[in-house]
Amino acid sequence: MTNSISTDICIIGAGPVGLFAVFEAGLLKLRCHVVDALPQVGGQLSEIYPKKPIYDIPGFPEVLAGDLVTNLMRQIEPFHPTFTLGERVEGYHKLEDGSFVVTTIDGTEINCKAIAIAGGLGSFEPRKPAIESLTDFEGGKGVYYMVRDPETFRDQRLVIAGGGDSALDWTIFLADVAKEVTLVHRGTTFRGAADSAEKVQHLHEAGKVKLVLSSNVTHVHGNGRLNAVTITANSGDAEQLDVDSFIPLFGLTPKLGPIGEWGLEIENDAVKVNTLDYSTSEPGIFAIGDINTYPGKLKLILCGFHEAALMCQGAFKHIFPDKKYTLKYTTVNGVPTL
Ligand SMILES: Cc1cc2nc3c(=O)[nH]c(=O)nc-3n(C[C@H](O)[C@H](O)[C@H](O)COP(=O)(O)OP(=O)(O)OC[C@H]3O[C@@H](n4cnc5c(N)ncnc54)[C@H](O)[C@@H]3O)c2cc1C
Repeated sequence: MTNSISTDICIIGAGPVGLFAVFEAGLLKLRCHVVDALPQVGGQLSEIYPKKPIYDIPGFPEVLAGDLVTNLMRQIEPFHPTFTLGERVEGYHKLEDGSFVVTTIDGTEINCKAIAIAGGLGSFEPRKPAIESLTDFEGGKGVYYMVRDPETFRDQRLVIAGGGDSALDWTIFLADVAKEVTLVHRGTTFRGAADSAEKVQHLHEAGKVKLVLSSNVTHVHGNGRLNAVTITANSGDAEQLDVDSFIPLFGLTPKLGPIGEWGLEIENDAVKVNTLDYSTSEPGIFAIGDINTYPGKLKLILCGFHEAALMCQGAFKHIFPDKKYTLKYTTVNGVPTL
């Protein structure tokens, strides 16, 4: 039997931006149904870095990614959103009255008046370095492409590879958890935030982190489980290092997935939007968060929150073209419930 749901806005993606969109929609008395391909809410924050602190959410000098997701879920409670988790959205069709039916891979149908795509990176595909036999050590045998739980690495000897934010952030964090951390980077300067690069340099000078620049991890060794890696300098000198885990952090390949086939205007693997209301080339379909693109786009949670607020105004006008909208603040009585 087909599972059928009716709502005002169908939000595709339960990442931070999709979740906050529920709040903004709720203030306008719009109901939301949220669909995510993953079995849990939180998007990248739950899937890739639940235990990483985030420092650039206004009002939170520091918040763990997992805690931010928990707070977002609390914040949207008054609006009683409904969820379909563990099902990927595949397609949609438009009905004669202008509403949409969104369909998932398992046949769930969501009838809605507007669609908000908050699909982030789409599916998570880590970029794997070209090292022979690397994949033999996946699945808990010593090679990890993301840090889900830092406790996995407690008291271990680690080699982290990469030059971006992830590699720097995790080097800093794991310096206090692991027995030994070596950061290997092929260049001499880092792509990640200058502040983080400076912190890593200080940790290196304090003897808490080993920094190996102008080098790559070229071989992995072990018998069923990883026990060593070879680090080769750009000069050709090579050194074998005993390790418990190797964490190559070279980012994620964005894959739009089925939404890429919807006929929306796409640029650089992202959905093009109008920054007035984050509408796409199809009236009634909006795109917010990491999945959209426009001049000056920044893939940051706080920018996605802003986009969610404006998107909901656009969705409201699309659903009620004749209703006048007036801006309402949250009040001392809290938020109006649905
Ligand atoms: C290691 C790391 C550290 C970061 N640190 C920070 C930081 O400190 N500060 C900051 O602001 N940003 C940071 N970011 C970036 C931040 O995580 C993203 O900007 C944010 O997650 C974007 O939120 P989103 O809701 O748009 O997308 P996502 O978090 O990617 O969530 C999108 C969701 O949509 C789902 N989805 C996609 N396609 C479909 C489909 N067809 N059907 C159903 N579901 C679908 C996915 O499964 C996913 O759960 C970091 C990113 C990484 C990788």
